[in-house]
Amino acid sequence: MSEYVGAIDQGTTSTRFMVFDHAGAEVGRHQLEHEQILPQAGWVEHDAAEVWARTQDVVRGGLEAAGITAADLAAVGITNQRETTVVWDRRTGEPYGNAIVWQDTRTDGIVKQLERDGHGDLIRQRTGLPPAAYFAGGKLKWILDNVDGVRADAEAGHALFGTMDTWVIWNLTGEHLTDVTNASRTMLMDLETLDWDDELLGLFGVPRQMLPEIRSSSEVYGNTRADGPFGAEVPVAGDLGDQHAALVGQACFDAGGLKNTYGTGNFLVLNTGTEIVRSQNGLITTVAYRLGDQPAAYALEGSIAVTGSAIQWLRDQLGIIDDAAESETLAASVDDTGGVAFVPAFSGLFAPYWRSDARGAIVGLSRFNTKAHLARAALEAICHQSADVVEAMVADAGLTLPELKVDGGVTLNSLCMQIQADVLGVPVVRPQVAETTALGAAYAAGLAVGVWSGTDELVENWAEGARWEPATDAEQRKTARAQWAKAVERTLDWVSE
Ligand SMILES: Nc1ncnc2c1ncn2[C@@H]1O[C@H](COP(=O)(O)OP(=O)(O)O)[C@@H](O)[C@H]1O
Ligand SMILES: O=P(O)(O)OC[C@H](O)CO
Repeated sequence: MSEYVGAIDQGTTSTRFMVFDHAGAEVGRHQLEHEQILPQAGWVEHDAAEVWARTQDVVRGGLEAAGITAADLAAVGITNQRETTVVWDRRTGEPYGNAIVWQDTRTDGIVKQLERDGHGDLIRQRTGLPPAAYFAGGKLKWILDNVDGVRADAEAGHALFGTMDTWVIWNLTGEHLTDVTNASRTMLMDLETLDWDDELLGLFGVPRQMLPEIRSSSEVYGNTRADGPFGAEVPVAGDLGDQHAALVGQACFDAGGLKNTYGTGNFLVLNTGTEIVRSQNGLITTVAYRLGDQPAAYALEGSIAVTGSAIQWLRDQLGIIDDAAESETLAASVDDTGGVAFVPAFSGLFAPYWRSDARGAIVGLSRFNTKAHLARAALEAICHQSADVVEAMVADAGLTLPELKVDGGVTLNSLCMQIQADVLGVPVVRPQVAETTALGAAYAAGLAVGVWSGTDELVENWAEGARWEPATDAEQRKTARAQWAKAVERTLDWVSE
């Protein structure tokens, strides 16, 4: 059997296809961006047809870059930006409109109403999620209520719902399914039964027949169509949300395993084993992964909406840097932020605050300050937001943190990683393969078809690539954290309903 495994990573800003070998090393990749559609303040959309077109392009390009054909692949795994919601017509394959992206806040009113109607505790208890615009259920309700013809077509069995994994797998194989990790982000799945919950479906007014079947994260779901981008039948055998895939790619299989992924947003995921831990400190309870017929592993997650995208904002909206990497050289040109704090609460604040009324703020400005201070404050914001979540995890799970495993685009910024070690007071460690999201999807697929015999083999593949040691004392950390808390306070209660 071939020992190459492919992975499609359908992310917020881009889609990539990567090929890995048995050692978990990259053999080739191709990556393409898609348009961010911003029709009005707070709305973020993707054209699902464009995303599928880019997916096909990157598969073809990635196979070419790896110098292989689909016949050399033992399996393919799918991983995806989570919560982003699309509804399409099964008869034509056409979406009814743009996908509503996880960052979109238009459904704030829907979830607030559910809370006011007294359903908040039921949602929290059954799904592990606080009612928030972030999750897919409200987005699906919005589409059913606002897009012409969708509700009637859903009731007639024509309209299908999916997160982006479901959309990609349906286009690749014709199967309509999702996995437990993606389903756990909808506010429609019972965390304990791992099935759609009729009471929640009733609350959101969602016809059950439009929902995909919920499967494990690692099993053969079907074969790619020979007339699709692979040009042959390849088993699609892994499906998990990108943050869950990164946990697998980082080989965090034991309870207590934690990773922090730095991308558009930051997502810290702590494996809690087969135990469902309920947060008292603003974290989400979610499914970590479910490998075949093994029991599901659960996790506590701290989701942060804006981190790498604050760097994009410095580049695209303010124009103070030409590319993301320049944020490091500019920030390194000053010793500190010159008293400035930047809280990029562009979509409100996610974990651990869950304050949709917050908006971004730059505080502490004086005439002395320059763009370099602002760039440095943006990097500090990434690290302090991560520290907010780590502190919540320590409080919830009694976590002792020997070091922090990191991955994602922002970890290329060495200054940012040094600041992270300084803020937390523990070493920060990046693996040799920094593309842990795609790697985790490949692992899930490869486990299902026997490329890897079990998770022990994956743990052996993990190797340290870079390490940053803290260079601060406890007093400095305490002062910095207190200053950050003051800045966060300034962003609250800005937007009124
Ligand atoms: N050197 C860098 N310094 C700071 N941020 C960076 C750097 N390189 C990339 N980024 C940020 O990383 C993000 C992309 O990371 P990636 O892991 O590809 O994210 P995603 O999967 O969310 O698209 C972008 O938001 C970009 O601004
Ligand atoms: O595509 P990313 O890496 O920004 O990840 C998005 C998250 O899955 C949203 O929950």
